[in-house]
Amino acid sequence: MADSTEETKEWVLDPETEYRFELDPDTTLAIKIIRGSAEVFGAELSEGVTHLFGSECKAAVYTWQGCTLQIRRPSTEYVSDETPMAAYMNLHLAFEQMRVRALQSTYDDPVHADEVAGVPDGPPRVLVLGPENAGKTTACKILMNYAVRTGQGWTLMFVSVDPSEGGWTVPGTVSACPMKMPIPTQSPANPLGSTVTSAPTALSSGALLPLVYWYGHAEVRQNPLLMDRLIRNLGENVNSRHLGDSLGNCSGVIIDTPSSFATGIAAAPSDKKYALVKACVDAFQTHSLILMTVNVILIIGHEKLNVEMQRIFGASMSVVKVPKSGGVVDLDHAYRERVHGYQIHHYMYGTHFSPPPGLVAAGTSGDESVDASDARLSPVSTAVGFDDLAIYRIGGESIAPSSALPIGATRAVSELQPVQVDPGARGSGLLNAVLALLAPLHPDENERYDEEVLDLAVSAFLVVTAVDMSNRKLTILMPGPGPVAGRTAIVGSFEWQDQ
Ligand SMILES: Nc1ncnc2c1ncn2[C@@H]1O[C@H](COP(=O)(O)OP(=O)(O)OP(=O)(O)O)[C@@H](O)[C@H]1O
Repeated sequence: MADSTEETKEWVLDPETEYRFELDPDTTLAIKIIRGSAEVFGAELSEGVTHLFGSECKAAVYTWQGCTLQIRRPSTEYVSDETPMAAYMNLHLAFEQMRVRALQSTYDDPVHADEVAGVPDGPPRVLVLGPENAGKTTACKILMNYAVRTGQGWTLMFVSVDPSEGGWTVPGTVSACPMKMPIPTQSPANPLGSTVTSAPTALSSGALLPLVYWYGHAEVRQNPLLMDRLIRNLGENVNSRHLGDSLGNCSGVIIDTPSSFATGIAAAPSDKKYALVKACVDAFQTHSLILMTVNVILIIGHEKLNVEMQRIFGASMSVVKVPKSGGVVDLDHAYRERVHGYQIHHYMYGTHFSPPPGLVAAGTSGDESVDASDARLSPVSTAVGFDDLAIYRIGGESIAPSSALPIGATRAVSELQPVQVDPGARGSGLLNAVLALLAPLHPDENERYDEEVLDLAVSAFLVVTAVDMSNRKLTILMPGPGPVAGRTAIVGSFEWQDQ
């Protein structure tokens, strides 16, 4: 039910309903809860605070008990009482039982059999699978947010192996981040929250510290072997962190995947079709009592995939299907490209939304509290010599996977081979390219190996804004000042122009 004045509109939401909205480019939506309580994908909205949403955000404000929302400048909007939130709440309660039980067994507290009936062993390590636009990332966020809102002090590991998603930094990455606080949703530019990588230290005390690897492409099919290797690297890091952190280990892991994991790797032999699902299952382990892998596969709205996963993994873990929400928006290619641009812009410049007319900007308001997460950053443009930075491209120019080559044909360069790029060569492809600046190579030269760059985490992302052939210099834009000379970077297929 809506009640509108010229600038604002009020929606009275019944219990267990959600207000869904979609924003057009360059519009900002302001939402204030004036009665009751509500949440966006599991993250609670504070009462009396005006929350801003921008960058073509598409989301829903859900209420368990009913609420009244005041909205300014709505775009596409409607209310629905058909949501899968009850199913998510049930899942959350089952995962909470697993966490508590895992923590009890860490302290050798005997567990009664009736408390554990029907719930898998060990902390929840949940792999979320589904087709394109199923609501996988949203489901991960909801489950993550409910867990950290319990007040039990859980620190969940959120793993994103969806390279088109952007995670905490830029698209083309796979990453993992321990989460203690709910993930807000305001803009697709920072779908999983903002990190310290792009923020000045003063702003970043409570910020997230993800471990990031650079895959370099939006599509998994562009280099499945590299994806497999990065998943294993992430898994090793997460597992070793959990070895020394029993609360983190008991809190569990949630893994968001791209839709291609569910459809299987095209052109792969049938026994390798779900190789990347298997890689995730094996990579994220726990050492609570015995070594255990992923123990729950959550399928969003895909009957056939559910049956296939039951057949392959059903004997060793729980395979659970939940319905797809009717609110999930089908995102087209053009929208996804624009979001990639927003994400890189956000990484460099932070986020700022202009409030809708009638609402004063954050920090300047007299009596109104506006939560816009208004963090403006100032990236640094600097020039580096062609020889100062060693730039590699993984698998060389041609990135067609071996499985896609004609029978009998072999690749000149393997998919995992780092090939050095000469910035002075014509068609180097570096202008406007996004580069991942890697952590330093092993200090002991004897410990180095050919493919070491594949196993190094990312320190920062750079964009090449100019190539000066005559002076043999690259102009690069980076989030903050820092030494680049003598470092190693990897280029993928992402380009970005500062506008
Ligand atoms: N209940 C809802 N109401 C409105 N919008 C929603 C709802 N649930 C999800 N969305 C939006 O739908 C879009 C797609 O959802 P999401 O990113 O979770 O899907 P996905 O399966 O992870 O997508 P992908 O295929 O890219 O991996 C997102 O913009 C998300 O914010």
